[in-house]
Amino acid sequence: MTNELILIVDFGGQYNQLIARRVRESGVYSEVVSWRHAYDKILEKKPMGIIFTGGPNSVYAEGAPRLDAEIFNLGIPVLGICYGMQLMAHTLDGKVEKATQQEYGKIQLAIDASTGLFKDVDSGAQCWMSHFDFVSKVPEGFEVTARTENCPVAAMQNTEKKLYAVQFHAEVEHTPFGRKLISNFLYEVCGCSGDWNMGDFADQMIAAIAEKVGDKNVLCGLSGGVDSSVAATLVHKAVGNQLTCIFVDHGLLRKNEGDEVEKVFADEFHMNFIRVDAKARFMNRLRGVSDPETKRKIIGEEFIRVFEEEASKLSGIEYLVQGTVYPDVIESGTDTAEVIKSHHNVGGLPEDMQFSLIEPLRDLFKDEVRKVGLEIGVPEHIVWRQPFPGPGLAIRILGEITEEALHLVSESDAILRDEISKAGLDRDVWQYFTVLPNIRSVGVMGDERTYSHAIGIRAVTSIDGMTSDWARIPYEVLDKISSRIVNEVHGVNRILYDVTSKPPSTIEWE
Ligand SMILES: Nc1ncnc2c1ncn2[C@@H]1O[C@H](COP(=O)(O)OP(=O)(O)OP(=O)(O)O)[C@@H](O)[C@H]1O
Ligand SMILES: O=c1[nH]c(=O)c2[nH+]cn([C@@H]3O[C@H](COP(=O)(O)O)[C@@H](O)[C@H]3O)c2[nH]1
Ligand SMILES: NC(=O)CC[C@H](N)C(=O)O
Ligand SMILES: [Mg+2]
Repeated sequence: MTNELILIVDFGGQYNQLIARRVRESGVYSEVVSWRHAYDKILEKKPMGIIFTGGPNSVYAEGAPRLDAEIFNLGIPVLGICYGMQLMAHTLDGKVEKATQQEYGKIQLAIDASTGLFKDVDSGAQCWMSHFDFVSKVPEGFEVTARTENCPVAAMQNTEKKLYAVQFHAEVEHTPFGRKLISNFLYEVCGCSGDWNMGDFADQMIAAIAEKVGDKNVLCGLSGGVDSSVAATLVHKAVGNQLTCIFVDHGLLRKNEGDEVEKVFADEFHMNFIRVDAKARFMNRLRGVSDPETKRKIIGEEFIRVFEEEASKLSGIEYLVQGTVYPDVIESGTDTAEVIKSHHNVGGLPEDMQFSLIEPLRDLFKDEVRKVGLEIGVPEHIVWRQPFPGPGLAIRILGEITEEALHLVSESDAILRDEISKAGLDRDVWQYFTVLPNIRSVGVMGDERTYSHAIGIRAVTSIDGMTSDWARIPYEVLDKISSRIVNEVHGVNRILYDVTSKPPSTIEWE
């Protein structure tokens, strides 16, 4: 590799691949390396610059990931982000403490510098934060370059040693000037010239899949969602009829979804397609289960058991294709990142699974998958479908999954989708659905007392699913949705609207 290189040192943060992606988008090649091997890798590869990621630990706690202070004396520019900034401060004899006022989500910044990282950035910009510790004293030789109301050191720098750090997440979509900041680091601080481009991802991937599969047969878990439709199309282009798609109707799909997906794939895709009715077996395994992680693990395993049964009816199946994307991987936990939730297709897979996996989209984010989909001719109405999680309504029913709960959540969700579509908001709101929060409250209907269920509405804006904000659906539309749900779905007497961003919440409720 002769390209300029930026090494990203991974401390287990949620957004590590996002940093890698931002650097690549800016035209510089980047690789992610675990903090455990960072020092040797830096000496070996001599990168143009180093970026430290965020991470779940407190840097002052025993056993927290640390690096040799020598790293700061190599003359290679470093950008520390969140945990990365705290590590820089701690290692160089500054001070990091637990904050009394924590910051999650959208925060107003006051920027004191107009050069370096902040060149051409508006001094009152907004940023996205997610931290409970803060730098209370900067190391010697450093100056503070930005602050917020509750965070005295939101950014710091030592220009002489080319050490820069930010407490906020410059890599996420919700920090609007983040791309600029990262590009400033690459071009103004590290002196990169930008000698890399993404190339033709789809062509390279199709060739790699064809070579890997050879003359074997392949199964694809197809949900009708964006990711698996794009993955299936890539694999179909590579190996044609050696591919069979399995659509599992686990009884946890949205209203009418099973029939709709079957119709689209019969009419618009020319691939081997099998729909499996598996409701009884999923409901059996989920009876009496209310813990979210247990639900996810059961569903992950049951998906694989269904795929195995179908594989045994076909011959020579060695590979399973899944539309796994990077958020599924990182949230399921890695050797350094926390388990946020076990996505059924990653953390929920059973240990004794027989298939080898093919996951062409594993390093990508949803918006990148959409770009690839459009490029290879996946129909637009599939590419722009809102995401729907593999475990389906199971993780939108808090507590036990019963027929009544399924009815309440799928009927209310159908009304919500209908009204969002009528209001022409389906492209503006990234994901929207209802949840059954397992609470009942008192109401009055037709002069009679009711003691019925509450339904929550969750609607978010996002680009890549890694961060999100709650969608500002107009009051009139919310009003219509609310009154239709209580009038049309028997057993519901109250509607709630979820107004939290991610972080601190996640998009789904379980
Ligand atoms: N009902 C299903 N039948 C078969 N496979 C499924 C089903 N639901 C999910 N999967 C598999 O799990 C993977 C992850 O699901 P996920 O919901 O993240 O992706 P998707 O459904 O393809 O796209 P989207 O995120 O847009 O809904 C899918 O890509 C697919 O391989
Ligand atoms: O296929 C999936 N299997 C899962 O287990 C799963 N859990 C969450 N999601 C979807 O991922 C995106 C981010 O969701 P969260 O903020 O809730 O983690 C959102 O789009 C979620 O709908 C899942 N998709
Ligand atoms: N996002 C992060 O990197 C968090 C760093 C550290 N765990 C904190 O909360 O302050
Ligand atoms: Mg899906």
